[in-house]
Amino acid sequence: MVNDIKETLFSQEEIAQRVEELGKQITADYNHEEGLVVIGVLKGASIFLGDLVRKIDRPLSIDFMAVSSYGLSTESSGVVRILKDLDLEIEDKHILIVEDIVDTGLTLKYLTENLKSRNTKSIKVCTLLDKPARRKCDLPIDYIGFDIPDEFIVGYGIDYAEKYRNLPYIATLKSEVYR
Ligand SMILES: O=P(O)(O)OC[C@H]1O[C@H](OP(=O)(O)OP(=O)(O)O)[C@H](O)[C@@H]1O
Ligand code: HPA
Ligand SMILES: [Mg+2]
Repeated sequence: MVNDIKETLFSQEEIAQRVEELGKQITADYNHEEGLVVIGVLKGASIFLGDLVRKIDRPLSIDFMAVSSYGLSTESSGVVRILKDLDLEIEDKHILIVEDIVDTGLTLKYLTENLKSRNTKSIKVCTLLDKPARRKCDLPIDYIGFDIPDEFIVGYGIDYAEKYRNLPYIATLKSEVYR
């Protein structure tokens, strides 16, 4: 697996430190709020969410949605499909969507619009990685871990063709691996 890696962008330690900072910021911002539901976007966000919620010192519930637009490719299909919907009722709840990466933004745009129609109290977004160079639609992101350059990345939950999610750091892939 490590032979496929071009360069480490963020080490395990750098990720842990940034996740702790994000958790503190979120804890402060949801100071008097009840009914916070943290929604992870499967599968990529699962590892980030697991670390992040343990740094948020507020009562909260966790739920997951699975949507997929990349499949086995490095290019978004542009069509977002719901593969698994929420288990919880989220009417009148404060929602924090947790993403591993915002690239074209198509996944997040679809998700926020879908969740808004369920009469939530508020919706905010936290992503570990933001790749603004590739954005195809305009959307506000409330919490961003790191900005990244326009390269295909893997690790810490993020895959290429379902591989590399278990790398503990975030890295770019050698182009011969996916071209
Ligand atoms: O901003 P976008 O261009 O829409 O890309 C971002 C989305 O793509 C990836 O998910 P993917 O569809 O690969 O599913 P996965 O999390 O199961 O890998 C990633 O986890 C984000 O959810
Ligand atoms: O850079 C990426 N890597 C893996 N999956 C992704 N989904 C959107 N962008 C990426
Ligand atoms: Mg993927």
